[in-house]
Amino acid sequence: MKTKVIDIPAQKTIALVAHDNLKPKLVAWCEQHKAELEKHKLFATGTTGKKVALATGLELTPLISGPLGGDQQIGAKISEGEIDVLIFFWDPLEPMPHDMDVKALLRVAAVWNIPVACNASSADMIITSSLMNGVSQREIPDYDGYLQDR
Ligand SMILES: O=C(CO)COP(=O)(O)O
Repeated sequence: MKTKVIDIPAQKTIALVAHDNLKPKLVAWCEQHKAELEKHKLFATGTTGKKVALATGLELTPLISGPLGGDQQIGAKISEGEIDVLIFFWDPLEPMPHDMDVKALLRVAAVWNIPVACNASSADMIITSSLMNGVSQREIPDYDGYLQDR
């Protein structure tokens, strides 16, 4: 597939998502990295957003709750170029009613070359990366080129 490289502004857009058993971990991670997170634009799925905002006071835009379509909402935003980083503490030990939505979100994040953290140690790596602090670049599918080939 043809690709192109785009500039990502210094202020990134970060999506925060956690399954129920991992919400305390994500809240703790957000508290730990509040100063860094405050510099960026934050979105979150419904329940995750509520818990993170209450615990940390971070300003964020809440979306729909995951099982009701929130994962798909974030996936749509990724495909429209509106999300730069996905922090998604998904639960490897619990079956989810919306497992196909979870898979779809992770798939679309891979398609659009979005950095994804599925646990605190990978999220630490992303949030402390020098790429978070200035304009960075990302290679993404060249959608115009993609259509020309069809
Ligand atoms: O289910 C989720 C992700 O798959 C998260 O949704 P909530 O933040 O609403 O719990």
